[in-house]
Amino acid sequence: MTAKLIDGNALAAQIRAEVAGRTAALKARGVQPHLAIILVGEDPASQVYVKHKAADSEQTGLKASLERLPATLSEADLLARIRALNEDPSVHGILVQLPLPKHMDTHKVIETISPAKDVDGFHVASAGALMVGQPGFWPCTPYGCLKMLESIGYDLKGKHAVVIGRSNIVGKPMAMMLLGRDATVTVCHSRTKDLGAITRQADVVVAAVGKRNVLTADMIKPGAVVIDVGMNRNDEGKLCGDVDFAGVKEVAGWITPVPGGVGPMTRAMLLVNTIEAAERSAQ
Ligand SMILES: Nc1nc2c(c(=O)[nH]1)N[C@@H](CN(C=O)c1ccc(C(=O)N[C@@H](CCC(=O)O)C(=O)O)cc1)CN2
Repeated sequence: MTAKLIDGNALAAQIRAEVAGRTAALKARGVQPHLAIILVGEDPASQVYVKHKAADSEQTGLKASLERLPATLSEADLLARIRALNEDPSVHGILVQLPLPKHMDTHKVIETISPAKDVDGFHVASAGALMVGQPGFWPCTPYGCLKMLESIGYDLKGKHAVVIGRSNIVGKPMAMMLLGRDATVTVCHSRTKDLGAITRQADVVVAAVGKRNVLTADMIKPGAVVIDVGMNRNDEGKLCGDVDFAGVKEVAGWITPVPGGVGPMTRAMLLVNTIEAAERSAQ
């Protein structure tokens, strides 16, 4: 068996087109949706990501303002800048690119963003809203994974979904979203014993560990859906996920590639959250 590919680039393009339509409708009502992006420091990968986020925004008609702040900026100054953006009615979404320089408390920075503008969905208010099924913003990566499952018409009701990884921005919210779709969810992590015994029972596996080859062909039930959130480099420096793609695709029913899978969907869902924030503010 060779798994079918869930193409993140193609799905993200569809989503961007939908966002462009919603943006045009809002602009016709005199509202210019605006995403404020803050980058602190000069992390090379972060510089590329924020550039892509700004370009995606502009491609869909959203305004993006990208502020590049020095790595030496004090935490107090960053918090003051975020508070000013919270108060600015022309700004609908605020995104602080992670990771932050070591002298800053990431939790404190995220908690300073107004929940109404938290388009990354990282604020505790956003996490709480997801937990209790109230309106809020969902973190872009797990939200993108859910959209990928929807795109293949996959009905999660009663299915066993296994999430590998328990981070606050991917693993935990992913588990909540799957639970919200009536899946039976198991969360595995670094202390889980006999991971393969659990993943072999799964109809859906989401791998979000940040380590290559966490999931191999012998750990998969034939026909399972495999979503790879990982972004690692192999020995040749090539981008790869957490899943042994070559082996797993021979057993799985569906699989997401890296690159071209969850990454583009993360970016697309940021646009969705931003247009949603602007629409809510215009109500
Ligand atoms: N404030 C945030 N910071 C970070 C987030 C986030 O969601 N919000 N996530 C990651 C980085 N990230 C977005 O910021 C991100 C990384 C990669 C991609 C992506 O499209 N990857 C491509 C490959 C890119 C390449 O060739 O290097 C792919 O997988 O196809 C999107 C978003 C950490 N920080």
